[in-house]
Amino acid sequence: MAEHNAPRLEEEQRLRDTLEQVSRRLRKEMALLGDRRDDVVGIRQEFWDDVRMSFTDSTEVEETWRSIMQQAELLAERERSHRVASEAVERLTKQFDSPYFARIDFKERGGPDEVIYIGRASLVGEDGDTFWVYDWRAPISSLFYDHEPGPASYAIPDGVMTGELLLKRQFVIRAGQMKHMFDTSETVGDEILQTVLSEGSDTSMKSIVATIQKEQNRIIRDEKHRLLVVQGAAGSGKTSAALQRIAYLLYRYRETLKPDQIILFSPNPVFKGYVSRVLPDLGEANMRQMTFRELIEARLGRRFEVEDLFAQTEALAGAASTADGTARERAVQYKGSEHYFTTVENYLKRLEQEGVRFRPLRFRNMTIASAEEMAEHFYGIRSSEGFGIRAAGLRKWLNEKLKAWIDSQLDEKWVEEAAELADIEDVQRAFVDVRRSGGFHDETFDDEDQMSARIRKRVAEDAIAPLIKAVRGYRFMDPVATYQELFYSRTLFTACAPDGRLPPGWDWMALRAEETLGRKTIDHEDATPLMYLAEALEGFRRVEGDISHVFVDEAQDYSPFQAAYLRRRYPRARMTVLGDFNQAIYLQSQQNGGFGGWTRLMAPENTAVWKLTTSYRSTREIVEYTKGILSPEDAASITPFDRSGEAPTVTACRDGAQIGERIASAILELTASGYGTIGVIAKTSQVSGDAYALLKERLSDEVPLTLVTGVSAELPKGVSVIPSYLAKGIEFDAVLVWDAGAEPYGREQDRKLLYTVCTRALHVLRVYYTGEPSPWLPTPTK
Ligand SMILES: Nc1ncnc2c1ncn2[C@@H]1O[C@H](COP(=O)(O)OP(=O)(O)OP(=O)(O)O)[C@@H](O)[C@H]1O
Repeated sequence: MAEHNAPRLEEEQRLRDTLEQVSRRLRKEMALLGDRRDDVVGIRQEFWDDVRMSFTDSTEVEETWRSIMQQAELLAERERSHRVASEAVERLTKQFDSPYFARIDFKERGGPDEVIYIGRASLVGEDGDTFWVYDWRAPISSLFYDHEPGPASYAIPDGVMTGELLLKRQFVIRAGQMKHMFDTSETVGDEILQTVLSEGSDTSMKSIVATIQKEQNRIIRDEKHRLLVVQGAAGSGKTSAALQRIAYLLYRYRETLKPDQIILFSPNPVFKGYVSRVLPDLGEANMRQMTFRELIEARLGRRFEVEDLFAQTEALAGAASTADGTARERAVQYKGSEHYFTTVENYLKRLEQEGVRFRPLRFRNMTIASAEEMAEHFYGIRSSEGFGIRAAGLRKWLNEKLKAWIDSQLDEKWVEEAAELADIEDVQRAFVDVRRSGGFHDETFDDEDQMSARIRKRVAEDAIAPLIKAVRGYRFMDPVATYQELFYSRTLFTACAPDGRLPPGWDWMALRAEETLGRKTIDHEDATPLMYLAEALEGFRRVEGDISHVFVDEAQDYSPFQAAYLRRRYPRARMTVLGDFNQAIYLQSQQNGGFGGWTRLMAPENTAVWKLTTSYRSTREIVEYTKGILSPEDAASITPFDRSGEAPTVTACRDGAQIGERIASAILELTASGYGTIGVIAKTSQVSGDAYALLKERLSDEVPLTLVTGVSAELPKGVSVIPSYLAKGIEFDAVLVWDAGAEPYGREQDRKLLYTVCTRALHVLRVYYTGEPSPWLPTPTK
């Protein structure tokens, strides 16, 4: 029978008993680890001593091979168990620090009372039977996250277990010492969360196992839906929930799911580094992490200079208010819109009938296959077969054509000339070939002719090797010209547009496309549509079917093309998509504002759309203040978690130099008060660079000051000077906004950017500006 409200002394005794179990296991595992290490070292040292080596005949060689294999297997096996033992030691060491963080007493209907302790990992007693601690991901642990004391239930693989939750208790245990203990019924349920949230932030993200909230737990454990779309306010724990979900899935499906079958799409390299500690801290190996940019580079980067999102953002900021800048902004917005996505989809449908552009296969001045012939062959294959089969069919045809063409060229002058220059290796190889096929005997008379024929064939093949390679890589298709066609012909465009209309600025876009593509560069806004079209024409053959889960963070920044592309690329994956439409900072995604691009990816019955509205990151004062940046409708559902701190301040400055002065003294003050991470956030990388230089002049070398650029993958400790778009998804104890004047943040599209910047702050937010303040900045209430 469980004792309710058991006194602290009893819990302390329980803790000591648990730690004793941990230490016993630890001792055992350490000994094992030592043995295994000796084993491994021993086998490595003696590897060759135990291998019987003999190469006198083929049986001996086989014997030798077998013996090497045996040794290698033995070594691999011992290395594996060494790894397992060292993981166990690592886990147990962490358990010694803090074996559990919660206890629940549950009375199953018609069953006995159960007392369950919950921790980051499970702990089974030496008898192999007693569960001292349950893993937080075990089905029963769900009760802790989902229920208050009273009637409660939890899901088990084949149904639901119901009963009554009698007690819910939380602990803070550090270094094996019980620091705090609370019962939820004592109405201090939030106290632990309060404590956790009041702590300083770090340069890498923390796991939230001990304080996962109910609505987050639902996201973490969902196994029903193939597509999970989460709209969550800034700081509501989207990224945290995503990483906990990965850990959960790896535990739940540990027999079948491997970490490299999970991909997380991150907004930028800084973020990548920021989240990379969470899973290892939870005892799991990391998932794969990618940025969408890497996919674009892999597909288009070899032949084109492709602008990236950050360069685009900088270019737009640099050209703001010029005629060209405004036209480009319109183009960027348009190309991320639903209208454009539908237009391209419709264009693809038309391309099933006609219009795909091909690159003629030419050698010197000779045409081996003309674009017309290719089109004829391609469109000769039934359209119901789809682009993939048709493209593959054309490729096969071209391969045969190339072979036939080589044969037709053997007596041509260019081949003869090339054959005369053939190198010695070719000659030797031809000799061996002829010899093998029975040549160079007394009865054969045409050996020389045969040799020369072979040499000629080889040089001809060598000469067209680049063509063969191009055909293998589907380079006979010309997606760029096919794409450009949309901007050559008004009638084509309007025929594909959903409303039959040209978008405003189409002429500018047409000129721009011609100009950029002509010099082999691709604007960022064209990159994904172009890649999508290119892949579609080849029938999306670059799929990665072994990926089981795709996570997309900051999903509001993805255009419909990007969403559709990911779906096609990972056809078997379940998707978890997390974002905040209030942080849609890029022009490309401001048109579609919500999650339309994502929700249409799968059937409604397989899709769940959830909201997270409580903001955990920032103090109540900061949340209330930053809500004022948004429109009242957008801000309506955001609620702060009740944690109090310093009120945000807004300071007018004469010029950049004065901002530097003020921020420098704020840095000194905040560092002295113990804030470990301070973010000085400027709008662009250029301004960040200037800000960094100014601060560097003012601050002594003792102050750790780093300029964060797009290439750096680590967030440093101390003070980071960082451009707005690289601060996405990360957080700082204190945020000092470098110039939130009307100049940099005056326009509608700057509103969400400013919101994103200000919501990076946990405890302190100070805003500085020159000139007029940004119209989006609320006046702080003192
Ligand atoms: N249940 C929780 N317990 C403790 N801390 C939490 C919890 N949920 C969120 N947090 C904390 O709140 C902060 C914000 O979380 P996270 O970065 O996951 O939010 P987000 O929704 O991805 O934010 P944004 O969209 O602004 O980047 C982090 O410091 C995280 O540790």
